[in-house]
Amino acid sequence: MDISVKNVTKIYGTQRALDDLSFEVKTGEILGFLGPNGAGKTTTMKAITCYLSPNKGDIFLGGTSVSKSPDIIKKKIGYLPENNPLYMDMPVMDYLKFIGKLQGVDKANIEAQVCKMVRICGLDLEKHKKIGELSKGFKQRVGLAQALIHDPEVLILDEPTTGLDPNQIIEIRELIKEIGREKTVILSSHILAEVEATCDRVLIINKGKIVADGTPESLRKEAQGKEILKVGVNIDDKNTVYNALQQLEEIEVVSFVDEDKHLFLIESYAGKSSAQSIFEMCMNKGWYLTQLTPVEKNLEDVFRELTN
Ligand SMILES: Nc1ncnc2c1ncn2[C@@H]1O[C@H](COP(=O)(O)OP(=O)(O)OP(=O)(O)O)[C@@H](O)[C@H]1O
Repeated sequence: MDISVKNVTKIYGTQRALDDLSFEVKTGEILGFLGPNGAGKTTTMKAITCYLSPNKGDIFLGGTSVSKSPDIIKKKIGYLPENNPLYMDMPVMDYLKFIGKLQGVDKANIEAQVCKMVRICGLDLEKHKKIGELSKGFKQRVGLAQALIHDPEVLILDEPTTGLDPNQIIEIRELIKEIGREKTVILSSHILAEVEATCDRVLIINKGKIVADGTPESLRKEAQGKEILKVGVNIDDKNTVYNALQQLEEIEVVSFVDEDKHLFLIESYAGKSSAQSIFEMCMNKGWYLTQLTPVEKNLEDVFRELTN
C-alpha cells in the first residue's frame, strides 16, 4: 500500500516541527527515515498513524485520507512507537491476545494469529513469561508482534533497535527485512549503519524538511562530487613531489596528509580523474608509488553535511 505525505506542517506552540513536508513511499518499500534529534521523525510517524493532526496538509494511504478516515487507516497500520510501551505484568500470549482484540482481529482467528506472530517474531520460548521478565531484545520482538497482530499492510517503526545490544540489533534488523518483503515499512533511526543495512531507500530529514532522498548508494554517489585520491610517493624530497603533483592539469588541490609517510590528498577538477596521470608521472620519474586510493565518502559524511 502506497503512502503519500502531502505538504504536511505541524507546529507545536512556536516550534515548527514539520515544515511543508512531502514524500511518497511505494508498496513493498522499506524506507529509512533518518535525521538528527528533533528533526521531526517521530512527529511524522505520529501524523501517519493518526496520533496527531497536522496544522496543514494531509497524508494518504492507498488513496485514503488519514484526516478524513482515521478508523479505516488505523486498521491498515501497525505501529511500534518510540520506547515501545508494553504492559510489563502481562504474559506475552495474554498481551498479544489483548492487543489482537483491540485491533479487531476476528475472535475465531485470534489464537491462530497470536501463535503465528509468536512464531514469526521468534517468541516461542518466551511466550509464557511476563513481559517485564524479558530481555530488551525480546521486549522489542513483542513490540513488533503487537504491531503486526492485525496483519497491517503498512508498518511504522520508530527507532526499533534503540537500546539493544549488537546481536539483538542484527536479529531485529533481519526480522524487519523478512517482514518488509510483504509490507510497506517506514523505519526511523539516527543510526546510519542501521538504515544502510535494512532499507531500500533513505529520506534524510532536518528541521522538519526533507534534505535528501535516494538509495544509500545513490546518496553516496551524489555526495562524491569531485574525485579525491590518497597518494603515497616514497622519495625523500616530498616538496618536489608536491610541486610535480600540482603541475598535473587534472588536479585542483594537493595537500599533505602525513608528512612523514609522504602521503598526499589530491582533489581533481569536477568531472576529471587524475589517477592515470599520477601513475604515469611516477613511472616517468622513477618514483615509487606506495598508494593510490580513492577516498570514498560514506553515508555518515552525507548525513553530517546535510544536517549541519
Ligand atoms: N508534544 C510536543 N510539544 C512541543 N514540542 C514538541 C512536541 N513533540 C515534539 N516537539 C518538538 O518538535 C520537534 C521535532 O520532534 P520529533 O520528536 O518529531 O523529532 P525526532 O526527529 O523524532 O527526534 P529524536 O530523534 O530525538 O526522537 C522537536 O523540536 C521537539 O522538541
